[in-house]
Amino acid sequence: METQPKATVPTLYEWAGGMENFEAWTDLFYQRVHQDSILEPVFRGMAPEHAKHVAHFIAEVFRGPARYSSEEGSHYTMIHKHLGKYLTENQRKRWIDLILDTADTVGLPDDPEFRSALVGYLEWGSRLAVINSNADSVGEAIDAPMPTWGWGETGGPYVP
Ligand code: HEM
Repeated sequence: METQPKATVPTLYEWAGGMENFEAWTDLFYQRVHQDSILEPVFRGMAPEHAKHVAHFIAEVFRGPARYSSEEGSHYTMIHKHLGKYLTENQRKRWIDLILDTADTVGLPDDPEFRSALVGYLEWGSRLAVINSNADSVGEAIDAPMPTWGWGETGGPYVP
């Protein structure tokens, strides 16, 4: 009897269509941020490479190439960039609304499974960003690994 090869499950990075799509998404998102009354003051002084760095960071978390951590930063430096920004829940909510709206505009996959994983990650990451922005030091080791995200869930209760 012939056996069928096991189908491999694509990563979120592959499902989203690769790096080009992550970059198109964050490029447009940060253009919109600069026209948004709530977010513009938060990102007024942002580095020109910020949009690309966020694309590379999320792509790596979604099991794409390790571009952010090999060339641009680390999990530690990402957290460090949020320290002392004192982000509010209102700013976080607007960030989420706008980044998800931009996902629609650039045509990221809109199937229920992908969007559930995407929203789950953005909710998780943005809430941590707010928590870190109100801290004065990074509560992670300098060599802490990058997080990874798949089709499943967070893996357990929040540990403060
Ligand atoms: C999943 C959620 C998030 C991810 C993955 C993320 C990712 C990042 C990364 C990778 C950087 C560093 C960029 C670099 O190395 O140049 C950064 C910086 C920053 N993030 Fe976030 N972030 C998230 C949520 C947020 C939210 C919700 C806000 C505000 C509402 C925010 C505000 C900022 C600011 C102000 C900086 C510093 C920008 C600069 O000075 O260049 N982030 N973020």
